Amino acid sequence: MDTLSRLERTVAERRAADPSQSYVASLHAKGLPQIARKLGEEGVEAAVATLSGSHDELVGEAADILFHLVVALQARDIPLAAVLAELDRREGRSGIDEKASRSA
Ligand SMILES: N=c1c2ncn([C@@H]3O[C@H](COP(=O)(O)OP(=O)(O)OP(=O)(O)O)[C@@H](O)[C@H]3O)c2ncn1[C@@H]1O[C@H](COP(=O)(O)O)[C@@H](O)[C@H]1O
Repeated sequence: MDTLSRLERTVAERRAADPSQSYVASLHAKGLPQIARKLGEEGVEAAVATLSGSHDELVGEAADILFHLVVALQARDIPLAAVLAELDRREGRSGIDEKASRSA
């Protein structure tokens, strides 16, 4: 099993844990707005690290955003496999063509 799939499974298991013992459970207890807010914050932090962070800072921020994205997808009952299938669907297509097909 790959890293993201293991993370998805762990996050699903921790969802029902005691919020005082689990960051995943504490996010779910706060609800979708907080999950979305954290995802947005991590996105901004990753963007800042892309511009001016060290290699290690960007690696850390990238891990944070992937983790919070997995939490957000699960909160919306979307399996990671659905996102990977969408990426598979786009594979081999030009990004410019892909953008045109989505805006048509
Ligand atoms: N990958 C992660 C992971 N990445 C980041 N974080 C947490 O994300 C939080 C957000 O970081 P911030 O810098 O925004 O910190 P903060 O200001 O304390 O957070 P907020 O109060 O604003 O929510 C920190 O508490 C980090 O510990 C993570 N927490 C959990 N995981 C994974 O989820 C699993 C289950 O974790 P628990 O639910 O805590 O058991 C773990 O074993 C890990 O595999």
